[in-house]
Amino acid sequence: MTDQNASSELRVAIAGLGSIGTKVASALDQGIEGLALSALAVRDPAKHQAFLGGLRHPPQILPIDRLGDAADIVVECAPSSQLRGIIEPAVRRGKSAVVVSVGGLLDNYDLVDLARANGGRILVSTGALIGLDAVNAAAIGTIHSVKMVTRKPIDGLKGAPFIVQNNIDIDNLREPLKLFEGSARDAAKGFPANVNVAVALSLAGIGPDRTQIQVWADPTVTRNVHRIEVEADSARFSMSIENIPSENPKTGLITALSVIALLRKQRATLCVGT
Ligand SMILES: NC(=O)C1=CN([C@@H]2O[C@H](COP(=O)(O)OP(=O)(O)OC[C@H]3O[C@@H](n4cnc5c(N)ncnc54)[C@H](OP(=O)(O)O)[C@@H]3O)[C@@H](O)[C@H]2O)C=CC1
Ligand SMILES: O=C([O-])CC(=O)C(=O)O
Repeated sequence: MTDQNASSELRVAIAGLGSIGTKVASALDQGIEGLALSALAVRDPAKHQAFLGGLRHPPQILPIDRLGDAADIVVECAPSSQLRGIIEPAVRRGKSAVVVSVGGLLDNYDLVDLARANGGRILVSTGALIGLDAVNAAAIGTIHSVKMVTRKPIDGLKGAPFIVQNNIDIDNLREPLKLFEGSARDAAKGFPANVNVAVALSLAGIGPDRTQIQVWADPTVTRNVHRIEVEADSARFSMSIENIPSENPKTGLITALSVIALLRKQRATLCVGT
């Protein structure tokens, strides 16, 4: 339950109208108290004509590097290759930026310093994961280890650079195959569109070099499955989530909902969760 009390509206801009961006844009258009959809950036506006035409309050269409001109919060919902072009101009102007392509943040970590220097903020949504509140809390104390195992259907992994570069045939798998075991940092390089969750987990906890992840291609699952074990001086906890893929098989349906929940919190009078 979230109780909202707005004094003036926060303007929100979205970059990318894919499986996440369209749902966040629709939610804002339908009304999130205290927030207004002010601008969108799309690669090809013509492709999104039907969606844009269906919005009750059509926002401005701007290039990705201009979104910060028209918004207080810029929400990145694009491929990680576009992350810098979206986030840099926004935080340089002292705006807040919500990042979903969090894997891409590791190679662009200077953006955090840029945001700090200019009074901007970078907000990483929990996205397709679970329990970052507990990991954040445990990290105030000492976390000894964070281990994650990700299992995805074949369609959720196709085209990942690690698979292509190592010439691994996952199309004809009949049983689960462990593709990768290592740090969240290395996983993000090999699977930039598949393990954003591991990077978010690492940033909440003990960082991308100490967070360990296994990635499995699993023809026996239909959901993106993440299991996490955390060992800390305050608690030991296990978490798991089985995400129903969206129209983009790499992206769980819950990701867009997580971004909407994060946006709602920006103006909520009652905030629940860390
Ligand atoms: N943090 C998390 O837990 C999760 C993060 N993700 C990440 O979120 C990001 C978005 O995912 P998703 O919505 O499923 O991806 P989609 O592929 O469905 O959508 C991406 C959108 O970005 C648009 N785009 C591409 N280039 C540009 C550009 N130069 N300017 C403006 N728009 C552009 C695409 O345009 P067009 O429509 O023209 O192709 C498309 O609409 C991905 O990086 C994904 O890896 C995904 C799941 C979970
Ligand atoms: O982390 C990601 O990139 C996406 C993911 O695993 C999921 O949606 O379950």
